[in-house]
Amino acid sequence: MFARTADRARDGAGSEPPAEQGPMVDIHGVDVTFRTKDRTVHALSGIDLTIQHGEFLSIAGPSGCGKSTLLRVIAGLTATSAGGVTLRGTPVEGPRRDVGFVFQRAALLDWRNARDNILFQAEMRGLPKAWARRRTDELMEMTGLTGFEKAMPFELSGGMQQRVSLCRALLHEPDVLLMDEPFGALDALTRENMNVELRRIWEDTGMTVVLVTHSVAEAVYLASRSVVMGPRPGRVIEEFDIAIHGHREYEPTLENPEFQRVTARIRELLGSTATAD
Ligand SMILES: Nc1ncnc2c1ncn2[C@@H]1O[C@H](COP(=O)(O)OP(=O)(O)OP(=O)(O)O)[C@@H](O)[C@H]1O
Repeated sequence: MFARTADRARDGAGSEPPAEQGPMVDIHGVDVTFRTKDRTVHALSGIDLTIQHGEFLSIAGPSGCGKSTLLRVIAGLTATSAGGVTLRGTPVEGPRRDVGFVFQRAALLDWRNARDNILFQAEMRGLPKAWARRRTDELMEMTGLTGFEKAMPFELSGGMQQRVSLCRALLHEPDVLLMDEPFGALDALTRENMNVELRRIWEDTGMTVVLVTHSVAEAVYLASRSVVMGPRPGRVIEEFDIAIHGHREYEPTLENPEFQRVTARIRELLGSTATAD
């Protein structure tokens, strides 16, 4: 099993680098203002957020409050106007290779089969071929895709396409997995199944995940901590440690008083801007 392989590899290297002792992601005083020809948008204001190794953080907030922008800032895809981000102790100053990104649309290459879509990541990064093939097989097994290696994207359901996209994002063993509304285009039942799978994968691997979602139930079921952002300019208005420890069965978790308490409070905060689950 490849659980925590990245950590194991680092452990095997002997002494821990000092950055290992700090948080995985440290966001300090982040402000983002977009200036276009005809308007200025103040997207994020004074974001301070620390994400620990192995944490599953979910971010909810009204449409347009800057959730995607925040993920892009962590990945180094959007520059800050003030403040900054460190990832594993090093400042984010441009696109980072040590993150994995999953978007709402799987964006698979139509002319490549499932396995080759995942391996595309290895080709882009020049990773060793034999290693990448082994890792791809492990990931496909972990996400229940074994048997679909040769399937073309059009032969895969929406949920399966997102699994391929998840495998692609995890191929290079990123330190942080960033997910931007990854299940937003799926039907309700598939979305539930994907939630259960993602939670299991996180429980098995202990990876660090930051998930942006419009679904309050998803935000609370999946995460160990949830933050709620207010309307633009986006800022964190409240944070919740979700005290439901260990393995989370889906139905029992939804009936758990802690789940109900936190979801009720988040819905209250989001008011009418929340998407119905
Ligand atoms: N590259 C850009 N140039 C100009 N404005 C931008 C750019 N990217 C985002 N914005 C603006 O910044 C604000 C925040 O956008 P962002 O996509 O981060 O919000 P969001 O919370 O993810 O929204 P949603 O929930 O609807 O996906 C919006 O007003 C958006 O129009």
